[in-house]
Amino acid sequence: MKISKAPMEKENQETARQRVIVALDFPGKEPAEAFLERWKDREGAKPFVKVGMQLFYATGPSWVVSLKERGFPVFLDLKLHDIPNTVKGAVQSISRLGVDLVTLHAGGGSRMMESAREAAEQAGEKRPRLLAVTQLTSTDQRMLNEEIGIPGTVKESVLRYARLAQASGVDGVVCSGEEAGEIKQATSGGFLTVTPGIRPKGAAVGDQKRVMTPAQAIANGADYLVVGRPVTQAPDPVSAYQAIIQEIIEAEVE
Ligand SMILES: O=C(O)c1cc(=O)[nH]c(=O)n1[C@@H]1O[C@H](COP(=O)(O)O)[C@@H](O)[C@H]1O
Repeated sequence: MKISKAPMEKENQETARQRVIVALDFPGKEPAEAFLERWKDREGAKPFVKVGMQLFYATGPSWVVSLKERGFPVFLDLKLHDIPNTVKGAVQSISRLGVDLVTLHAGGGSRMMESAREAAEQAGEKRPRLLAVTQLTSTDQRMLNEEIGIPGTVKESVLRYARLAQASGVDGVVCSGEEAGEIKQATSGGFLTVTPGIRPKGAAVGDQKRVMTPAQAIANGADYLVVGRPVTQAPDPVSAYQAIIQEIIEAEVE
């Protein structure tokens, strides 16, 4: 009997697809909508999208809600960093939007992260998962030690933040692919690792410092990959996105 591999391939595609988050770093609603239009004919397979500061400040919360209403999983990346009471209020407001992931800076400390967690929990089952940003992927060793004045290696700093974040009750961290594996070892219970700084072979690195290919990040334990310019600026964004999914599937097979 001939066994069809098709359903299995579809499942792999779907699982890999859910792990790629496209950063919609556009100046406003029109270019963002034009970009999303490219996925219109793809059997309802909506990409996981990230709305960051540039787009959020241009469009506001109602457009984010409209993305959710249209079925896009949404990562709202506003990198909250303030006193505990203010961050608590911000997470209460954000939780009403029904988004899936939200960022705050681990550097805000445990009390700030605990306050964010309390606020997210008030939203009940539909609460967003909270991600603590560790060291930005645009930070390198020299910048950490000489500019910001934090001693030790980037990895040590990232691991310290990850442990603090888990102890404070958030759901995961944003880190580079380079640190994802050690964070998985240092934390427990499916603590999430979300990795920007993803560059397929040959892609321009730009302002990123700690970069990995999609395959490297997946092999190193990343749960989600955040990809912006290598997809948004590609001549054919859907093909560039699809190539990343294919690379993930192949990395998982190896
Ligand atoms: O929190 C983030 O998403 C984030 C954290 C970090 O350390 N580095 C980082 O690049 N990001 C975001 O990830 C995206 C990366 O975009 P590209 O460099 O264009 O792929 C941008 O939207 C950044 O704001």
